[in-house]
Amino acid sequence: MSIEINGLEHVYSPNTLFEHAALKGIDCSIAEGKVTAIIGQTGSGKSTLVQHLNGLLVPTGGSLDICGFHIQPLLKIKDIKELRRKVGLVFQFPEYQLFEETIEKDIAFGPKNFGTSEEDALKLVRKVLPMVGLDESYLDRSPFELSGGQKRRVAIAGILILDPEVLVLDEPTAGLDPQGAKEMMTLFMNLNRKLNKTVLLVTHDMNHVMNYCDDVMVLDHGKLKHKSDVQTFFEHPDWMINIGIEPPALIRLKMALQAKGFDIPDDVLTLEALGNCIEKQVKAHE
Ligand SMILES: Nc1ncnc2c1ncn2[C@@H]1O[C@H](COP(=O)(O)OP(=O)(O)OP(=O)(O)O)[C@@H](O)[C@H]1O
Repeated sequence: MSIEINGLEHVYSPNTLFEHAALKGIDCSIAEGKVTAIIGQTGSGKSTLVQHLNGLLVPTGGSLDICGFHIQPLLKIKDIKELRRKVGLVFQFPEYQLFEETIEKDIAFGPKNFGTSEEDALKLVRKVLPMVGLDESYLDRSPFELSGGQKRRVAIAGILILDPEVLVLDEPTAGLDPQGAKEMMTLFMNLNRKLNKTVLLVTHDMNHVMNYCDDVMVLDHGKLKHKSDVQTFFEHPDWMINIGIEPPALIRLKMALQAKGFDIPDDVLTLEALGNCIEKQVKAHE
């Protein structure tokens, strides 16, 4: 089931001195089973938008439909716990939410909270650990003795154990080194490709958008500026530049070569294709 967003508005602190319209009428449909990037400059409304998806924020105007829930202003969400099970939201630095004394207990917390027996919850923990690239040797360890990247895996396991349909990731690679970020992105892609989870990824990293996402939504000052598949998006670098986002290195290289007179079609979006294109033109001049 796709996620339908209709005229979504969010005003913080309405009717006060601090009133601020963060979302100004977002309309879009987000495809099921795909990885959709949500990008935009800082303050454009990305986090505000995704917090509506699991009921953390309620719209002040418009509505959204997600996983069988219809969410609109002043309408109490009937089973918010179930919505939060179906839509797993991973915040920036999720490791700060770990609190139990062992990793096993931390990951088992969610299902136990939903009434699963201790025994079944611990079985689920063992099932979910390899999904985040950890093994059973971690179970008895304290979450606090792990590295930042490992802690983040434990926090993500605590969300995956509830088998969400939609996984919303708000800057999940913030603060990780390039290798850690790559591993984290590979983990999410596997969840999408192997388990068919719909993934929404808030990111500032255009290389991640290019390498791992299917679709992209661009927010600008609380409005949806563009929505397209990733290929179309990177064929139009002006869409990024016009709202102050720097295109990834490959696109900048392509633009620099185009400016030097090389004839490079817009749909050339890999290093290999770019190399072939240049090679052909250099050979033609020899
Ligand atoms: N709790 C709040 N109260 C008032 N204004 C807020 C609140 N949270 C966010 N805002 C404002 O709403 C706007 C959108 O914020 P939001 O956090 O959604 O942006 P963002 O695109 O996620 O930014 P970033 O990339 O920096 O995380 C910003 O102007 C922000 O200052």
